[in-house]
Amino acid sequence: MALRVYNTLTGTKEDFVPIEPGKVKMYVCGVTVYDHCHIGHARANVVFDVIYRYLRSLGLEVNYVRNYTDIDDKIINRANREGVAYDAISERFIKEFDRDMAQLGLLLPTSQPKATEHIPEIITLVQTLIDKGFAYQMGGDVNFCVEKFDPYLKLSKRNLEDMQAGARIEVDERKRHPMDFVLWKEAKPGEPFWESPWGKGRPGWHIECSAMSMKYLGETFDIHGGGKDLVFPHHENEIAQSEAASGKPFVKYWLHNGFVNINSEKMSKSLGNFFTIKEVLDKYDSEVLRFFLLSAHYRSPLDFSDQNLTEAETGMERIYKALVAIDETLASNPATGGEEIDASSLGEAERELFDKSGSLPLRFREAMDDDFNTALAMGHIFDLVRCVNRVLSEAKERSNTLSALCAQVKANIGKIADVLGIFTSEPASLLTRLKDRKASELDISVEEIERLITERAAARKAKDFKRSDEIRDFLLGKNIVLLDSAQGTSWSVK
Ligand SMILES: Nc1ncnc2c1ncn2[C@@H]1O[C@H](COP(=O)(O)OP(=O)(O)OP(=O)(O)O)[C@@H](O)[C@H]1O
Ligand SMILES: [Zn+2]
Repeated sequence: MALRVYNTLTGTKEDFVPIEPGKVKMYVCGVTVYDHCHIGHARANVVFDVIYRYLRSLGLEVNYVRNYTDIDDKIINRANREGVAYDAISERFIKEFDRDMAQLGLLLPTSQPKATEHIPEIITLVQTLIDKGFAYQMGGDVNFCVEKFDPYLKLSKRNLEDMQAGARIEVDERKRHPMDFVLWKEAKPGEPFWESPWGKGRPGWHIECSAMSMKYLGETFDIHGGGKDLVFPHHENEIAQSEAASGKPFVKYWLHNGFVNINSEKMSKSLGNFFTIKEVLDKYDSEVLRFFLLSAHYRSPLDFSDQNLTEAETGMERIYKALVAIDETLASNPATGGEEIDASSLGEAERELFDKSGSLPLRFREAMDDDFNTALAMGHIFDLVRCVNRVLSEAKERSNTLSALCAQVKANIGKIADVLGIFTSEPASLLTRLKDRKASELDISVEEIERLITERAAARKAKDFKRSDEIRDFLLGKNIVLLDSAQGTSWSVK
Protein backbone atom coordinates (compact mmCIF):
# COMPACT_ATOMS: atom_id res chain seq x y z
CA MET A 1 0.00 0.00 0.00
CA ALA A 2 1.19 3.48 -0.72
CA LEU A 3 0.82 6.48 1.52
CA ARG A 4 -2.62 8.05 1.48
CA VAL A 5 -3.39 11.40 3.10
CA TYR A 6 -6.61 13.20 3.88
CA ASN A 7 -6.60 16.40 1.85
CA THR A 8 -8.86 19.17 3.22
CA LEU A 9 -8.93 20.69 -0.27
CA THR A 10 -10.70 17.69 -1.83
CA GLY A 11 -12.29 16.34 1.35
CA THR A 12 -10.98 12.85 0.56
CA LYS A 13 -8.09 10.54 1.27
CA GLU A 14 -5.75 10.59 -1.71
CA ASP A 15 -2.62 8.80 -2.82
CA PHE A 16 0.34 10.91 -1.84
CA VAL A 17 2.38 11.62 -4.96
CA PRO A 18 5.12 14.23 -4.51
CA ILE A 19 5.33 16.87 -7.21
CA GLU A 20 9.00 16.06 -7.71
CA PRO A 21 9.73 12.34 -7.28
CA GLY A 22 11.67 11.56 -4.12
CA LYS A 23 11.25 15.03 -2.64
CA VAL A 24 8.64 16.61 -0.39
CA LYS A 25 8.18 20.29 0.28
CA MET A 26 6.18 20.97 3.42
CA TYR A 27 5.18 24.21 5.16
CA VAL A 28 3.51 24.32 8.58
CA CYS A 29 2.19 27.47 10.21
CA GLY A 30 4.15 28.18 13.35
CA VAL A 31 3.13 29.97 16.50
CA THR A 32 2.58 33.64 17.18
CA VAL A 33 5.28 34.28 19.74
CA TYR A 34 3.54 36.37 22.39
CA ASP A 35 3.18 33.87 25.24
CA HIS A 36 4.08 30.39 26.45
CA CYS A 37 2.80 27.55 24.31
CA HIS A 38 -0.01 25.31 25.49
CA ILE A 39 -0.81 21.66 24.85
CA GLY A 40 -2.78 22.53 21.69
CA HIS A 41 0.38 24.03 20.20
CA ALA A 42 2.30 20.97 21.36
CA ARG A 43 -0.09 18.72 19.46
CA ALA A 44 0.15 20.65 16.18
CA ASN A 45 3.93 20.58 16.34
CA VAL A 46 4.30 16.96 17.45
CA VAL A 47 1.88 15.77 14.75
CA PHE A 48 3.82 17.43 11.97
CA ASP A 49 7.10 16.30 13.48
CA VAL A 50 5.89 12.70 13.16
CA ILE A 51 4.69 13.32 9.60
CA TYR A 52 8.13 14.76 8.82
CA ARG A 53 9.86 11.76 10.41
CA TYR A 54 7.63 9.27 8.62
CA LEU A 55 8.15 10.84 5.20
CA ARG A 56 11.91 10.75 5.82
CA SER A 57 11.71 7.12 6.89
CA LEU A 58 10.17 6.36 3.49
CA GLY A 59 13.40 7.64 1.93
CA LEU A 60 11.94 10.96 0.83
CA GLU A 61 14.03 14.11 1.01
CA VAL A 62 11.86 16.52 2.98
CA ASN A 63 12.25 20.28 2.97
CA TYR A 64 10.26 21.26 6.05
CA VAL A 65 9.60 24.93 6.78
CA ARG A 66 7.89 26.16 9.95
CA ASN A 67 7.66 29.89 10.56
CA TYR A 68 7.58 32.14 13.59
CA THR A 69 4.93 34.87 13.48
CA ASP A 70 7.02 37.51 15.24
CA ILE A 71 4.97 40.62 14.50
CA ASP A 72 1.28 40.80 15.35
CA ASP A 73 -1.25 42.80 17.39
CA LYS A 74 -0.97 40.35 20.30
CA ILE A 75 2.81 40.81 20.43
CA ILE A 76 2.48 44.60 20.29
CA ASN A 77 -0.19 44.61 23.00
CA ARG A 78 1.94 42.59 25.36
CA ALA A 79 4.99 44.76 24.65
CA ASN A 80 2.92 47.86 25.48
CA ARG A 81 1.65 46.26 28.68
CA GLU A 82 5.17 45.42 29.77
CA GLY A 83 6.64 48.70 28.47
CA VAL A 84 9.22 46.95 26.28
CA ALA A 85 9.96 46.81 22.54
CA TYR A 86 7.90 44.31 20.50
CA ASP A 87 11.00 42.27 19.68
CA ALA A 88 11.86 41.80 23.36
CA ILE A 89 8.58 39.85 23.55
CA SER A 90 9.03 37.89 20.32
CA GLU A 91 12.64 36.97 21.10
CA ARG A 92 11.73 35.82 24.60
CA PHE A 93 8.93 33.56 23.38
CA ILE A 94 10.92 32.20 20.43
CA LYS A 95 13.45 30.97 23.00
CA GLU A 96 10.65 29.50 25.12
CA PHE A 97 9.11 27.79 22.08
CA ASP A 98 12.47 26.33 21.03
CA ARG A 99 13.04 25.00 24.54
CA ASP A 100 9.55 23.42 24.71
CA MET A 101 9.97 21.75 21.32
CA ALA A 102 13.41 20.40 22.21
CA GLN A 103 11.92 18.94 25.41
CA LEU A 104 9.22 17.24 23.37
CA GLY A 105 11.92 15.68 21.21
CA LEU A 106 11.06 17.47 17.97
CA LEU A 107 13.49 17.39 15.09
CA LEU A 108 14.49 20.80 13.80
CA PRO A 109 12.73 21.78 10.56
CA THR A 110 14.92 22.55 7.56
CA SER A 111 14.18 26.29 7.96
CA GLN A 112 12.42 28.37 10.62
CA PRO A 113 11.89 31.78 8.99
CA LYS A 114 10.63 34.83 10.87
CA ALA A 115 8.12 37.22 9.36
CA THR A 116 10.16 40.33 10.27
CA GLU A 117 13.15 38.97 8.37
CA HIS A 118 11.10 38.78 5.16
CA ILE A 119 9.65 42.26 4.83
CA PRO A 120 11.15 42.88 1.32
CA GLU A 121 9.60 39.61 0.01
CA ILE A 122 6.27 40.55 1.59
CA ILE A 123 6.29 44.04 0.05
CA THR A 124 7.12 42.58 -3.39
CA LEU A 125 4.23 40.13 -3.10
CA VAL A 126 1.77 42.84 -2.05
CA GLN A 127 2.95 45.02 -4.95
CA THR A 128 2.45 42.12 -7.40
CA LEU A 129 -1.11 41.70 -6.12
CA ILE A 130 -1.80 45.43 -6.62
CA ASP A 131 -0.23 45.34 -10.11
CA LYS A 132 -2.38 42.36 -11.09
CA GLY A 133 -5.54 44.05 -9.85
CA PHE A 134 -6.14 41.72 -6.87
CA ALA A 135 -5.37 44.29 -4.18
CA TYR A 136 -6.03 47.96 -3.57
CA GLN A 137 -4.74 50.66 -1.31
CA MET A 138 -7.05 52.09 1.34
CA GLY A 139 -5.25 54.94 3.11
CA GLY A 140 -2.04 53.42 4.45
CA ASP A 141 -3.52 49.88 4.31
CA VAL A 142 -3.52 47.49 1.38
CA ASN A 143 -6.43 45.05 1.11
CA PHE A 144 -7.00 41.90 -0.90
CA CYS A 145 -10.12 42.08 -3.04
CA VAL A 146 -11.84 38.72 -2.50
CA GLU A 147 -14.33 39.11 -5.36
CA LYS A 148 -11.45 39.24 -7.85
CA PHE A 149 -10.26 35.77 -6.86
CA ASP A 150 -12.91 33.45 -8.16
CA PRO A 151 -11.98 30.23 -6.32
CA TYR A 152 -12.00 32.07 -2.96
CA LEU A 153 -13.18 29.74 -0.14
CA LYS A 154 -12.45 26.54 -2.09
CA LEU A 155 -10.65 25.08 0.93
CA SER A 156 -13.33 25.70 3.55
CA LYS A 157 -16.13 25.33 0.97
CA ARG A 158 -17.94 28.35 2.30
CA ASN A 159 -19.99 30.75 0.27
CA LEU A 160 -19.04 34.39 0.02
CA GLU A 161 -22.63 35.68 -0.14
CA ASP A 162 -23.72 33.64 2.89
CA MET A 163 -20.72 34.82 4.82
CA GLN A 164 -21.36 38.43 3.92
CA ALA A 165 -24.98 38.11 5.01
CA GLY A 166 -23.91 36.43 8.25
CA ALA A 167 -21.21 38.96 9.05
CA ARG A 168 -22.26 41.12 11.96
CA ILE A 169 -18.93 42.80 12.37
CA GLU A 170 -18.74 46.50 11.69
CA VAL A 171 -17.35 46.90 8.23
CA ASP A 172 -15.15 49.73 7.04
CA GLU A 173 -17.23 51.36 4.29
CA ARG A 174 -14.11 52.04 2.24
CA LYS A 175 -13.65 48.29 1.66
CA ARG A 176 -14.80 47.08 -1.73
CA HIS A 177 -16.24 43.91 -0.17
CA PRO A 178 -16.86 43.30 3.55
CA MET A 179 -14.74 40.12 3.42
CA ASP A 180 -11.68 41.85 1.93
CA PHE A 181 -8.72 41.27 4.20
CA VAL A 182 -5.62 43.27 4.99
CA LEU A 183 -2.23 42.56 3.38
CA TRP A 184 -0.36 45.56 4.73
CA LYS A 185 -1.38 47.55 7.80
CA GLU A 186 -0.65 51.21 8.35
CA ALA A 187 1.27 51.76 11.60
CA LYS A 188 -0.56 53.56 14.37
CA PRO A 189 1.48 56.09 16.36
CA GLY A 190 4.02 54.32 18.57
CA GLU A 191 3.72 50.97 16.76
CA PRO A 192 6.69 49.24 15.15
CA PHE A 193 6.84 49.88 11.40
CA TRP A 194 8.71 49.25 8.18
CA GLU A 195 8.91 51.66 5.22
CA SER A 196 6.85 50.62 2.21
CA PRO A 197 5.44 52.13 -1.01
CA TRP A 198 2.22 52.70 1.00
CA GLY A 199 3.88 54.43 3.94
CA LYS A 200 5.02 53.18 7.34
CA GLY A 201 3.38 49.91 8.26
CA ARG A 202 3.66 46.18 8.86
CA PRO A 203 2.51 42.99 7.19
CA GLY A 204 -0.83 41.32 7.87
CA TRP A 205 -0.72 37.79 9.26
CA HIS A 206 -1.78 35.89 6.14
CA ILE A 207 0.65 37.44 3.68
CA GLU A 208 3.73 36.42 5.67
CA CYS A 209 2.99 32.70 5.21
CA SER A 210 2.46 33.13 1.44
CA ALA A 211 5.71 35.08 1.10
CA MET A 212 7.82 32.75 3.24
CA SER A 213 6.44 29.46 1.95
CA MET A 214 6.90 30.50 -1.69
CA LYS A 215 10.39 31.84 -0.99
CA TYR A 216 11.59 28.59 0.57
CA LEU A 217 9.51 26.03 -1.32
CA GLY A 218 8.52 27.64 -4.64
CA GLU A 219 5.16 28.75 -6.01
CA THR A 220 3.69 25.24 -5.87
CA PHE A 221 4.59 22.75 -3.15
CA ASP A 222 3.39 19.45 -1.70
CA ILE A 223 2.07 19.82 1.86
CA HIS A 224 0.75 22.74 3.87
CA GLY A 225 -0.24 22.04 7.45
CA GLY A 226 -1.67 23.62 10.56
CA GLY A 227 -4.52 23.26 13.04
CA LYS A 228 -8.15 23.02 11.87
CA ASP A 229 -8.84 26.56 13.06
CA LEU A 230 -6.50 27.86 10.36
CA VAL A 231 -8.58 26.55 7.41
CA PHE A 232 -10.58 29.77 7.44
CA PRO A 233 -9.54 32.51 7.18
CA HIS A 234 -5.78 31.97 7.33
CA HIS A 235 -5.24 29.21 4.78
CA GLU A 236 -8.05 30.37 2.55
CA ASN A 237 -6.36 33.77 2.39
CA GLU A 238 -2.95 32.23 1.78
CA ILE A 239 -4.39 30.40 -1.22
CA ALA A 240 -5.99 33.58 -2.56
CA GLN A 241 -2.80 35.65 -2.21
CA SER A 242 -0.44 33.02 -3.58
CA GLU A 243 -2.52 31.78 -6.49
CA ALA A 244 -3.56 35.30 -7.50
CA ALA A 245 0.10 36.34 -7.57
CA SER A 246 1.60 33.29 -9.27
CA GLY A 247 -1.29 32.12 -11.42
CA LYS A 248 -0.36 28.57 -10.34
CA PRO A 249 -1.80 26.09 -7.85
CA PHE A 250 -0.31 26.87 -4.43
CA VAL A 251 -0.44 23.59 -2.50
CA LYS A 252 -1.24 20.01 -3.47
CA TYR A 253 -2.19 18.54 -0.07
CA TRP A 254 -3.69 20.52 2.83
CA LEU A 255 -3.36 18.69 6.17
CA HIS A 256 -5.07 19.90 9.35
CA ASN A 257 -4.76 18.56 12.87
CA GLY A 258 -7.70 18.34 15.26
CA PHE A 259 -7.86 20.25 18.51
CA VAL A 260 -6.79 19.45 21.98
CA ASN A 261 -10.01 20.02 23.89
CA ILE A 262 -10.91 20.60 27.49
CA ASN A 263 -14.48 19.63 28.31
CA SER A 264 -15.25 19.54 24.56
CA GLU A 265 -13.96 23.07 24.01
CA LYS A 266 -10.81 23.98 22.11
CA MET A 267 -7.91 24.67 24.44
CA SER A 268 -7.03 28.27 23.71
CA LYS A 269 -5.53 31.37 25.17
CA SER A 270 -8.63 33.43 24.57
CA LEU A 271 -10.89 31.02 26.48
CA GLY A 272 -8.35 30.81 29.29
CA ASN A 273 -8.78 27.01 29.45
CA PHE A 274 -5.17 26.15 28.71
CA PHE A 275 -2.24 24.37 30.31
CA THR A 276 1.22 25.36 29.18
CA ILE A 277 3.69 22.74 28.01
CA LYS A 278 5.95 23.78 30.86
CA GLU A 279 3.24 23.24 33.50
CA VAL A 280 2.46 19.79 32.17
CA LEU A 281 6.13 18.83 31.92
CA ASP A 282 6.58 19.80 35.56
CA LYS A 283 4.26 16.94 36.34
CA TYR A 284 4.66 14.41 33.54
CA ASP A 285 7.59 13.05 31.60
CA SER A 286 8.01 14.60 28.14
CA GLU A 287 7.75 11.17 26.54
CA VAL A 288 4.42 10.63 28.32
CA LEU A 289 3.09 13.87 26.86
CA ARG A 290 4.30 12.89 23.39
CA PHE A 291 2.76 9.43 23.84
CA PHE A 292 -0.54 11.05 24.85
CA LEU A 293 -0.54 13.41 21.85
CA LEU A 294 0.04 10.52 19.43
CA SER A 295 -2.47 8.20 21.05
CA ALA A 296 -5.29 9.60 18.87
CA HIS A 297 -5.41 9.99 15.11
CA TYR A 298 -4.12 13.47 14.28
CA ARG A 299 -7.44 14.67 12.84
CA SER A 300 -9.54 13.51 15.81
CA PRO A 301 -10.23 15.68 18.81
CA LEU A 302 -8.10 14.85 21.83
CA ASP A 303 -9.42 15.42 25.34
CA PHE A 304 -6.93 16.80 27.75
CA SER A 305 -7.36 15.84 31.39
CA ASP A 306 -5.20 14.72 34.25
CA GLN A 307 -6.87 11.34 34.07
CA ASN A 308 -6.08 10.91 30.37
CA LEU A 309 -2.45 11.85 30.93
CA THR A 310 -2.21 9.43 33.84
CA GLU A 311 -3.65 6.73 31.60
CA ALA A 312 -1.06 7.55 28.95
CA GLU A 313 1.60 7.27 31.61
CA THR A 314 0.30 3.86 32.69
CA GLY A 315 0.17 2.70 29.06
CA MET A 316 3.69 3.84 28.37
CA GLU A 317 4.89 2.26 31.58
CA ARG A 318 3.39 -1.06 30.50
CA ILE A 319 5.37 -0.98 27.27
CA TYR A 320 8.58 0.06 29.01
CA LYS A 321 8.17 -2.70 31.59
CA ALA A 322 8.06 -5.21 28.75
CA LEU A 323 11.16 -3.59 27.26
CA VAL A 324 12.94 -3.95 30.62
CA ALA A 325 11.89 -7.60 30.82
CA ILE A 326 13.28 -8.09 27.31
CA ASP A 327 16.56 -6.45 28.32
CA GLU A 328 16.76 -8.67 31.40
CA THR A 329 16.15 -11.78 29.31
CA LEU A 330 18.84 -10.72 26.88
CA ALA A 331 21.24 -9.95 29.75
CA SER A 332 20.69 -13.36 31.34
CA ASN A 333 21.10 -15.19 28.06
CA PRO A 334 22.33 -12.95 25.25
CA ALA A 335 21.13 -13.85 21.77
CA THR A 336 24.16 -15.09 19.98
CA GLY A 337 23.20 -12.69 17.25
CA GLY A 338 21.60 -13.13 13.90
CA GLU A 339 20.42 -16.67 14.59
CA GLU A 340 17.41 -17.84 12.62
CA ILE A 341 14.39 -18.72 14.68
CA ASP A 342 13.03 -22.14 13.78
CA ALA A 343 9.30 -21.33 13.77
CA SER A 344 8.32 -25.01 13.74
CA SER A 345 9.99 -25.54 17.13
CA LEU A 346 7.96 -22.82 18.85
CA GLY A 347 5.12 -23.32 21.27
CA GLU A 348 1.79 -21.62 20.61
CA ALA A 349 2.46 -18.40 22.53
CA GLU A 350 5.99 -18.10 21.18
CA ARG A 351 4.72 -18.67 17.69
CA GLU A 352 2.21 -15.86 18.09
CA LEU A 353 4.94 -13.56 19.37
CA PHE A 354 7.21 -14.53 16.48
CA ASP A 355 4.46 -13.76 13.95
CA LYS A 356 3.34 -10.52 15.56
CA SER A 357 6.86 -9.26 16.01
CA GLY A 358 7.86 -10.21 12.45
CA SER A 359 4.85 -8.44 10.96
CA LEU A 360 5.15 -5.33 13.17
CA PRO A 361 7.15 -3.23 10.65
CA LEU A 362 4.62 -4.00 7.92
CA ARG A 363 1.60 -3.33 10.14
CA PHE A 364 3.19 -0.11 11.34
CA ARG A 365 3.72 0.96 7.75
CA GLU A 366 0.12 0.11 6.84
CA ALA A 367 -1.17 2.16 9.76
CA MET A 368 1.00 5.16 8.93
CA ASP A 369 0.27 4.86 5.22
CA ASP A 370 -3.40 5.26 6.11
CA ASP A 371 -3.22 9.00 6.78
CA PHE A 372 -0.61 8.67 9.53
CA ASN A 373 -2.68 6.56 11.92
CA THR A 374 -0.43 6.69 14.97
CA ALA A 375 -3.29 5.47 17.20
CA LEU A 376 -3.47 2.20 15.28
CA ALA A 377 0.32 1.93 15.21
CA MET A 378 0.41 2.22 18.99
CA GLY A 379 -2.34 -0.38 19.25
CA HIS A 380 -0.06 -2.80 17.37
CA ILE A 381 2.71 -2.17 19.91
CA PHE A 382 0.35 -2.87 22.84
CA ASP A 383 -0.76 -6.03 21.13
CA LEU A 384 2.82 -7.17 20.75
CA VAL A 385 3.62 -6.30 24.36
CA ARG A 386 0.73 -8.52 25.53
CA CYS A 387 2.37 -11.41 23.66
CA VAL A 388 5.80 -10.59 25.12
CA ASN A 389 4.41 -10.63 28.65
CA ARG A 390 2.65 -13.92 28.09
CA VAL A 391 5.70 -15.64 26.63
CA LEU A 392 8.05 -14.35 29.32
CA SER A 393 5.74 -15.29 32.17
CA GLU A 394 5.11 -18.77 30.76
CA ALA A 395 8.72 -19.51 29.84
CA LYS A 396 10.30 -22.10 32.07
CA GLU A 397 13.86 -21.29 31.08
CA ARG A 398 15.78 -18.53 29.41
CA SER A 399 16.56 -20.36 26.17
CA ASN A 400 18.43 -19.19 23.09
CA THR A 401 15.16 -19.12 21.17
CA LEU A 402 13.60 -16.87 23.79
CA SER A 403 16.54 -14.50 23.56
CA ALA A 404 16.39 -14.49 19.78
CA LEU A 405 12.67 -13.68 19.95
CA CYS A 406 13.34 -10.88 22.44
CA ALA A 407 16.09 -9.46 20.26
CA GLN A 408 13.71 -9.44 17.29
CA VAL A 409 10.96 -7.66 19.25
CA LYS A 410 13.43 -5.08 20.55
CA ALA A 411 14.79 -4.36 17.07
CA ASN A 412 11.34 -4.02 15.52
CA ILE A 413 10.00 -1.73 18.25
CA GLY A 414 13.22 0.30 17.87
CA LYS A 415 12.47 0.98 14.20
CA ILE A 416 9.06 2.40 15.09
CA ALA A 417 10.44 4.33 18.03
CA ASP A 418 12.53 6.49 15.72
CA VAL A 419 9.49 7.53 13.69
CA LEU A 420 7.18 8.22 16.62
CA GLY A 421 9.90 9.73 18.77
CA ILE A 422 8.74 7.61 21.72
CA PHE A 423 10.19 4.43 23.31
CA THR A 424 13.59 5.92 22.60
CA SER A 425 14.74 6.10 26.25
CA GLU A 426 16.86 3.51 27.96
CA PRO A 427 14.00 1.39 29.42
CA ALA A 428 15.26 0.94 32.98
CA SER A 429 16.11 4.62 33.37
CA LEU A 430 12.75 5.72 31.98
CA LEU A 431 10.96 3.53 34.53
CA THR A 432 13.09 5.01 37.28
CA ARG A 433 12.18 8.49 36.05
CA LEU A 434 8.46 7.65 36.15
CA LYS A 435 8.78 6.08 39.57
CA ASP A 436 10.65 9.10 40.94
CA ARG A 437 7.98 11.39 39.58
CA LYS A 438 5.20 9.43 41.21
CA ALA A 439 7.20 9.14 44.42
CA SER A 440 7.59 12.92 44.53
CA GLU A 441 3.82 13.14 44.95
CA LEU A 442 3.75 10.73 47.90
CA ASP A 443 3.68 11.75 51.52
CA ILE A 444 6.59 9.43 52.27
CA SER A 445 10.20 9.75 51.14
CA VAL A 446 12.03 7.18 49.03
CA GLU A 447 14.59 6.79 51.84
CA GLU A 448 11.79 5.95 54.29
CA ILE A 449 10.30 3.39 51.89
CA GLU A 450 13.65 1.73 51.46
CA ARG A 451 14.37 1.76 55.16
CA LEU A 452 11.03 0.02 55.80
CA ILE A 453 11.73 -2.56 53.09
CA THR A 454 15.06 -3.39 54.79
CA GLU A 455 13.33 -3.61 58.17
CA ARG A 456 10.67 -5.89 56.67
CA ALA A 457 13.34 -8.17 55.17
CA ALA A 458 14.97 -8.47 58.59
CA ALA A 459 11.57 -9.17 60.21
CA ARG A 460 10.84 -11.89 57.67
CA LYS A 461 14.24 -13.44 58.27
CA ALA A 462 13.50 -13.48 61.98
CA LYS A 463 10.08 -14.97 61.16
CA ASP A 464 8.37 -11.90 62.65
CA PHE A 465 5.53 -12.01 60.11
CA LYS A 466 3.35 -9.70 62.15
CA ARG A 467 5.84 -6.85 61.76
CA SER A 468 6.50 -7.75 58.14
CA ASP A 469 2.75 -7.61 57.33
CA GLU A 470 2.39 -4.39 59.28
CA ILE A 471 5.04 -2.76 57.12
CA ARG A 472 3.46 -4.05 53.92
CA ASP A 473 0.04 -2.71 54.94
CA PHE A 474 1.47 0.59 56.09
CA LEU A 475 3.17 1.06 52.71
CA LEU A 476 0.03 -0.01 50.86
CA GLY A 477 -1.81 2.72 52.73
CA LYS A 478 0.71 5.12 51.24
CA ASN A 479 0.03 3.68 47.74
CA ILE A 480 3.27 1.70 47.68
CA VAL A 481 3.02 -1.85 46.40
CA LEU A 482 5.74 -4.36 47.30
CA LEU A 483 6.80 -7.13 44.99
CA ASP A 484 8.89 -9.98 46.39
CA SER A 485 11.07 -12.05 44.09
CA ALA A 486 14.17 -14.21 44.27
CA GLN A 487 16.26 -11.06 43.75
CA GLY A 488 14.68 -9.26 46.70
CA THR A 489 11.84 -6.82 47.17
CA SER A 490 11.02 -4.05 44.72
CA TRP A 491 8.32 -1.42 45.03
CA SER A 492 6.09 0.60 42.78
CA VAL A 493 3.51 3.31 43.18
CA LYS A 494 -0.09 2.10 42.88
N1 LIG B 1 -6.24 23.54 21.07
C1 LIG B 1 -5.51 23.32 19.98
N2 LIG B 1 -5.41 22.07 19.50
C2 LIG B 1 -4.66 21.80 18.41
N3 LIG B 1 -3.95 22.73 17.73
C3 LIG B 1 -4.01 24.01 18.17
C4 LIG B 1 -4.78 24.37 19.32
N4 LIG B 1 -4.63 25.70 19.53
C5 LIG B 1 -3.80 26.16 18.56
N5 LIG B 1 -3.42 25.15 17.74
C6 LIG B 1 -2.54 25.25 16.57
O1 LIG B 1 -1.27 25.74 16.94
C7 LIG B 1 -0.69 26.46 15.85
C8 LIG B 1 -0.19 27.81 16.32
O2 LIG B 1 -1.31 28.64 16.56
P1 LIG B 1 -1.30 30.16 16.92
O3 LIG B 1 0.00 30.68 17.38
O4 LIG B 1 -2.03 30.89 15.85
O5 LIG B 1 -2.21 29.98 18.21
P2 LIG B 1 -3.03 31.04 18.94
O6 LIG B 1 -4.16 31.39 18.03
O7 LIG B 1 -2.16 32.08 19.49
O8 LIG B 1 -3.52 30.13 20.11
P3 LIG B 1 -4.90 30.23 20.79
O9 LIG B 1 -5.83 29.49 19.87
O10 LIG B 1 -4.70 29.58 22.09
O11 LIG B 1 -5.22 31.69 20.90
C9 LIG B 1 -1.78 26.53 14.78
O12 LIG B 1 -1.54 25.53 13.82
C10 LIG B 1 -3.04 26.25 15.56
O13 LIG B 1 -4.04 25.69 14.75
ZN1 LIG C 1 0.43 30.53 8.33
